[in-house]
Amino acid sequence: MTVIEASGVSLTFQTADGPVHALKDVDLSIAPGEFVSFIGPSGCGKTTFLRSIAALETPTDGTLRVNGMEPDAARRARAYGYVFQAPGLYPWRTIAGNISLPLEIMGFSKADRAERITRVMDLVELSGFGGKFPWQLSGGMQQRASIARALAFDADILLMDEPFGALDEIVRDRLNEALLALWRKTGKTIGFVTHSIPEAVYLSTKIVVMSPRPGRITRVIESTLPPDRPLDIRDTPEFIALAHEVREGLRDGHSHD
Ligand SMILES: Nc1ncnc2c1ncn2[C@@H]1O[C@H](COP(=O)(O)OP(=O)(O)OP(=O)(O)O)[C@@H](O)[C@H]1O
Repeated sequence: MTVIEASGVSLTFQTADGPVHALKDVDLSIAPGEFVSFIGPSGCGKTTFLRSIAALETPTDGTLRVNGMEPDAARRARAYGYVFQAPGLYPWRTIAGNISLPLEIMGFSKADRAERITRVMDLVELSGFGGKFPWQLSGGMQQRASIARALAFDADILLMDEPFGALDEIVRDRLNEALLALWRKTGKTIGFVTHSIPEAVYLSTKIVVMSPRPGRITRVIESTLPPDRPLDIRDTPEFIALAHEVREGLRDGHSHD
């Protein structure tokens, strides 16, 4: 059983300057409950691949299945929540109001919405902040609220496009720990875009290394780390060896330029 299955996926954008090969022959299988990071230099197609899974882009070739469905059917079946780089919260709505919005659009009852909001705010450790407005919260708390919003309708898949890229390192460490705890608790399948080697190694069960022009997968690294990962696991030889392997993968990709 696979949650995400890509086979020969290519995507070419036609631009005024000619075709841009954002993805070329991407093959990848993601099993239920995996935490998969996508890492690679700017322009290697990480976002395009995530957006294709979410039916926000359409591949020009190959097949892509999400829970066995076409991405568009999976979107309609609410197969995933999507977290963008910027929290994207509406400033005129409270935190609870922001989390509620997709639920309102999907037609959840008021009582059901209230129960879900309480549950996901607890999951991201924001209990008690529902009545605040986004500008009253720190950047890290706002990003946690946007994760809560993506979790509120109980999709099995969470797609995250560089959610912590704009945050300072200390906040990022805390959110990495919180995300890992959340993943262990919920068993969701996570697709996570990052530019950070330590972040990818710390979080993932599988690291997908990509390279640009054309955007492609150069290496898939299965993590040997246990699911329970205190932050100081980053000082262990096993962690350092994995980080080294990712760095080598990034270097290999570069040599094709
Ligand atoms: N809508 C579009 N039209 C034309 N070209 C696009 C479009 N979206 C992305 N591209 C191009 O496709 C390539 C892959 O872009 P993508 O955003 O997927 O890369 P990325 O690896 O996520 O980069 P970054 O790390 O900078 O976010 C880039 O060359 C980009 O300029």
